[in-house]
Amino acid sequence: MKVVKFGGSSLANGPEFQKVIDIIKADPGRRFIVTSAPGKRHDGDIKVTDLLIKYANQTIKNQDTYQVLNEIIGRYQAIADYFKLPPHALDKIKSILTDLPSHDYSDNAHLMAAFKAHGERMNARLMTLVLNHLGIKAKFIDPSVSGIVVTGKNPNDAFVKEVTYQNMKKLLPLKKQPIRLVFPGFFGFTSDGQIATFARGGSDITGSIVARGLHVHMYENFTDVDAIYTANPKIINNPVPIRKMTYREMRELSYAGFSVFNDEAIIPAIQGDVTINIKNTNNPKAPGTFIMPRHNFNEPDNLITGIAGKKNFMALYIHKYLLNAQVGFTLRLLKILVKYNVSYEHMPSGIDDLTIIINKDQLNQHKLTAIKHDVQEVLHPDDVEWIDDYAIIMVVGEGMIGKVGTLSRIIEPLAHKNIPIKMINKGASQISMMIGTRAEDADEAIRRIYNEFLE
Ligand SMILES: Nc1ncnc2c1ncn2[C@@H]1O[C@H](COP(=O)(O)OP(=O)(O)O)[C@@H](O)[C@H]1O
Ligand SMILES: N[C@@H](CC(=O)OP(=O)(O)O)C(=O)O
Repeated sequence: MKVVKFGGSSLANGPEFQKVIDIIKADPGRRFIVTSAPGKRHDGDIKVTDLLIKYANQTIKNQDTYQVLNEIIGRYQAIADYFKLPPHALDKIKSILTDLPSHDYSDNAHLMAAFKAHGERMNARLMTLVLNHLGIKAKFIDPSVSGIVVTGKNPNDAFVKEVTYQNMKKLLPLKKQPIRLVFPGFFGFTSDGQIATFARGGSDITGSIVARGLHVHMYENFTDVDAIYTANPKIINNPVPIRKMTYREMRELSYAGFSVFNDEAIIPAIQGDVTINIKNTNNPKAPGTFIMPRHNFNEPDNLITGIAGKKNFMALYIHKYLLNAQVGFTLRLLKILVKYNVSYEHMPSGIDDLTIIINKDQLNQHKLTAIKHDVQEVLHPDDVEWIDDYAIIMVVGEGMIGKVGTLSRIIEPLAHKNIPIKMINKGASQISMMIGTRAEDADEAIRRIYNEFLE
């Protein structure tokens, strides 16, 4: 048996839905289906999730929502029309979407989460309707039924709670019935019954949760590329595909920019010993990429498995003589970050210098000024400044373990191209090296490193 998750690109319109249904039909083992919201039909199109965000914002501001609501309903209607569903088949989906503003929400963040979640929630309903219409027995399973419980502190960036896997046991008897179960991705319910979503791209996480919860060991994740490539295909032309990789390789690469699979989605898969197979909806016969535990892995194919880069970082640089000799310096710095609810990604330090690297999504002008001010007040540095131009490049490979000379092979091509390196972090993980560059240099740095190892 398999869990199959289809991304928004695979569910964007009727013809895409048809490919998905052919894939489901082709294998009776594809019993547990996880849907994203309809994604972009072409470059420049808008994902349903983004339309729902607009719908939520207009609701919050008491603006007219007529147009955006019609656009959202239109996306589902076009798919229903493609499959010639009966005239009133979409009535329930339409009324749920129309009624969203009339519910009570504890605050605007919860309203936003609830609106966003309905992209996948309605698409799973629609998928169930279409499957049944085509004679394939299917049942919609809402997270309120499967028991997906998530944290509620930030309802738009939730994490799954362990109790979910106890709750899901009640679905196990359904494994014996000849019926497909359709789960909406991307959200769950907090313990006080409110909707909370995972971070953007989080439908992948639901696929892993369902696989672990139902004790299914194969999770096929269908997207719009034949495989995970050794580098982002938008940066490298025709990159080499990755045939297999370990969980920890994938986690490091997805964290650093391989958006094809969500980095948090690896965790339930590890816990449930689930092999993930990334496949292409447009070419389902291609073997795709297998992501698996190390004990199933044998030898890596290459020294380097992949090169990823992410540009949205800022760094707080602090210089103070004898910084290394001060007891509690870092503790006091981290307390300042806690005060502003900011987490950090990396903290390379020297004897008099420390750089703390932070994901920009967490910062705004107020926090930038306030954090710098507090650092001056509390730590009395000789120098403190924000560096707003920071990319992180991650070179990852199980094959690097125990090999000498890899770092110089990474750095030399950058030196040849005059790309300054702001930071190197090697050693924290045996299977990766992290290079900090200016954001504008990141793509070129990836190309140079790719040419050195994989061309
Ligand atoms: N190393 C990589 N290999 C494959 N695809 C990648 C890689 N890095 C980034 N991508 C991008 O990820 C996209 C697929 O992810 P995503 O848009 O989340 O798909 P879906 O809508 O199917 O969930 C691809 O179209 C590709 O542009
Ligand atoms: N629909 C959500 C969640 C998601 O995972 O979507 P996709 O599978 O299209 O990346 C988003 O756009 O963020």
